[in-house]
Amino acid sequence: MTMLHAADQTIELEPPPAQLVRPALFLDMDGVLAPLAPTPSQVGPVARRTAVLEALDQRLGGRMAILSGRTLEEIDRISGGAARSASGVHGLERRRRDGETERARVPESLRNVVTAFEEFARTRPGILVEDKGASVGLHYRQAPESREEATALATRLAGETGLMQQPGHMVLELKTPGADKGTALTAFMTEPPFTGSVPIMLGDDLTDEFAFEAATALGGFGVLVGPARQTAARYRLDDVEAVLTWLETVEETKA
Ligand SMILES: O=P(O)(O)OC[C@H]1O[C@H](O[C@H]2O[C@H](CO)[C@@H](O)[C@H](O)[C@H]2O)[C@H](O)[C@@H](O)[C@@H]1O
Repeated sequence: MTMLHAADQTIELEPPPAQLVRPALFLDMDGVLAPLAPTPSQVGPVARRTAVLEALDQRLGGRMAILSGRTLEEIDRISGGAARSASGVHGLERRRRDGETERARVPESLRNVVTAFEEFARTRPGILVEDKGASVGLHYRQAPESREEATALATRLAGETGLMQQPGHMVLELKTPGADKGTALTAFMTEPPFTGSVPIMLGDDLTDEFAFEAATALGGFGVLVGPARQTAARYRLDDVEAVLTWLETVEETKA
């Protein structure tokens, strides 16, 4: 059991139960289904992960979606195409189970930010720019000494453009405003086969807090993956290994 001491309260986060009533599973990718790697492209498909996702999708009658900061193309690449329902770029892209896909309209200022990030990266070895169409990430995992400068640049550009800042694990992102993982989860829950189910969101990052809140508001709950911290999640799992083991148990457990 983890005990997190906040200012005037003690938060205890147990592992989630595996016996669930009509669950709908919403799953984050990096840090939850896949361990963090030095660069985004170093994360690839893994047979165990694809197998459990395919089995769960069938077991839950399609009530499973991946909600990621990555693009839909990246979600498909890493999951081996196991998630028919998916949302990419922090809620800005959403694909329903029947394949119909919605994408946010992207402000032109985002192209200027891509150019400014690329200019910044040109003289700083290790800095990576990830252009995701509706959002752009400035990764400093390979150049942590550039973190302050990168933060100053992202903050200035956010102010100038009205784009939203989405901080993550050693990445700064500027994204199109108007959607997040919470709005994506809520939209899925209004459609078959999700309607009438209990949403459960597994996530590790700040972007996942929106979906923890949305799942809770709809009668479900969030599961924080990783070290305990202040969170809207109700339960916690240690790491990707614990997540895969829990998902396999849920898949094998007859409701
Ligand atoms: O919402 P997620 O599925 O967790 O995606 C969040 C971001 O994940 C990726 O970046 C992170 O993972 C990389 C690979 O492990 C790591 O190198 C990087 O430092 C992390 O920030 C992805 O590249 C981003 O687009 C996602 O927003």
